[in-house]
Amino acid sequence: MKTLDECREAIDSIDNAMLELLNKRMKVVERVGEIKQESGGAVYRPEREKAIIERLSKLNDEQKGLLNKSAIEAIFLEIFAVARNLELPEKIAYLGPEGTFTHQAAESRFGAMSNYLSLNSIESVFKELEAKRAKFGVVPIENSRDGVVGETLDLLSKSSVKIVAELYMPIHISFATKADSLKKIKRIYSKDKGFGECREFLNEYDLMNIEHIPVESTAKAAILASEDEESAAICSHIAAKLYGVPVMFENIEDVHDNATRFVILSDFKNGISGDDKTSILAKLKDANEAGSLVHFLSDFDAAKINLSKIESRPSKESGGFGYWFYIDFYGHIDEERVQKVIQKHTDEVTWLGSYVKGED
Ligand SMILES: O=C(O)C(=O)C[C@]1(C(=O)O)C=C[C@@H](O)C=C1
Repeated sequence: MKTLDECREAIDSIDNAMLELLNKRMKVVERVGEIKQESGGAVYRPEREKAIIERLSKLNDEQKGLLNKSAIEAIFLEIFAVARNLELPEKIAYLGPEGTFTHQAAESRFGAMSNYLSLNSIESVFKELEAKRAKFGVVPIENSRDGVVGETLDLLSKSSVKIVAELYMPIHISFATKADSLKKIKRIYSKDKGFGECREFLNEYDLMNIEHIPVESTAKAAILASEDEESAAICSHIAAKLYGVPVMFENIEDVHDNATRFVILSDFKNGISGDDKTSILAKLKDANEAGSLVHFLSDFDAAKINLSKIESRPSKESGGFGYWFYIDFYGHIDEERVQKVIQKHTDEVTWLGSYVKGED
């Protein structure tokens, strides 16, 4: 049996070997970066990253390794983030301020070392990308409890920016305050949805009848609570920590499987990974005729393309009740069976992006 000192010695020599291997890997990555610079290829290749993680998880299972798939993914996503920075440092705009759930989603994909730009609205994220001042944007698109983020869908319909990846993140909410007892709290700051997601907690602790102040984001709520000792914030524990507000209660959300789907936006098209999703916007020509949506969708059914989401949005084009349909389906836009359907409706469909399916 090894002593603690012997174990640490063994760990040190394994770490040395890993460092050498990581540097070796980065040398190859540098060359990949050069090749992409010459060819104009995209640095971020989510489908390649997915293939690497899948391959390593399988190998790990065969070798009965101690790591599970999530651990492999966490380690390698960080390695990919460092690799991408080495190939070409690219700016990532997200719906801020620092400490929002979107910020956490962005960091989970782009790592701790990337160059981030915090913006105050979803629209500013789109604008930054359109003006090519940032390469990637991260915005929320739907919450499991609250439904779609309409602003994101509406901006996608108008913008040239595309969805290049999606990720689902569990959302756990904290109650943070500088007050030392609940009785001293006179106001609570949060984003509108923050209050809605924690109703049972607010009822249980008799916090329904004090002032609730909705602000732009849960991170902003934490900033305000840090400056006001008679207040509390409903926010992420990361925001509470970042702005120095002690957490009084953790996990105060009504449903503990609360999750948000985020999308990563950019200006390129992914290759086919074999496990993709595509988002489109359908503006049906004969939208006011009975059965027009059924006819449109039956083409997907006939091609055995499964839909994962359909959401109607007001078209905002005419004064009346016109609708567009935001649709997600399984498959990549370049697959033949998908092309066959899309070709039939080219003047009705706007492609919003094809990307590796995230795990919800
Ligand atoms: O294979 C590539 O295209 C790379 O750029 C290398 C690499 C990697 O580190 O393995 C890095 C970034 C991409 O998102 C995918 C993979």
